[in-house]
Amino acid sequence: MLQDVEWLKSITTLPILLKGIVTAEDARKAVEAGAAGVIVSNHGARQLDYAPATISVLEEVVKAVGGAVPVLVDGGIRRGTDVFKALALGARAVMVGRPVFYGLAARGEAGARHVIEMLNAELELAMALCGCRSVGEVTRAHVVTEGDRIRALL
Ligand SMILES: Cc1cc2nc3c(=O)[nH]c(=O)nc-3n(C[C@H](O)[C@H](O)[C@H](O)COP(=O)(O)O)c2cc1C
Repeated sequence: MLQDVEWLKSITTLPILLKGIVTAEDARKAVEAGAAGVIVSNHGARQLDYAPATISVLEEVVKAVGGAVPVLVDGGIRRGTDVFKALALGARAVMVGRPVFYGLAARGEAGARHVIEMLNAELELAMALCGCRSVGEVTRAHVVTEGDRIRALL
């Protein structure tokens, strides 16, 4: 990993974020290798059966990174409450794959935009219902977990 990141950094000034991180060990290696951020992802769970759901490993990665670089997450983000949960567990941001493609297929550019607007509106509603005035006010105290399941938003 170290050599790959070094090589990438030698050919671009763009920030290098490592995608596909689902363990604390890989998260620490990514930071040591000089990644500008890590993306918790199982690539949409399209490759490997039984790959962990990204929401269930997000907190472990966030803890391992310890604030050194931003942690992003994707996979299964389908509604605003999914975004809220990810933020509460320490993600700086979420990324979205298939929902935008579905919007694109249904109504072109307007459809893709509509999907993002829906996610934003749903996130704002979830934040309001949890008493959060800004994304910065969404904290770990707003989710209850049970094992690797999110049990409630508070
Ligand atoms: C058709 C398709 C092709 C993809 N190809 C790649 C790929 O080549 N490399 C990669 O890292 N992720 C790939 N992904 C995964 C996405 O980058 C992203 O991680 C995933 O779609 C996020 O999950 P979501 O679709 O549930 O939002 C692909 C996803 C889809 C649906």
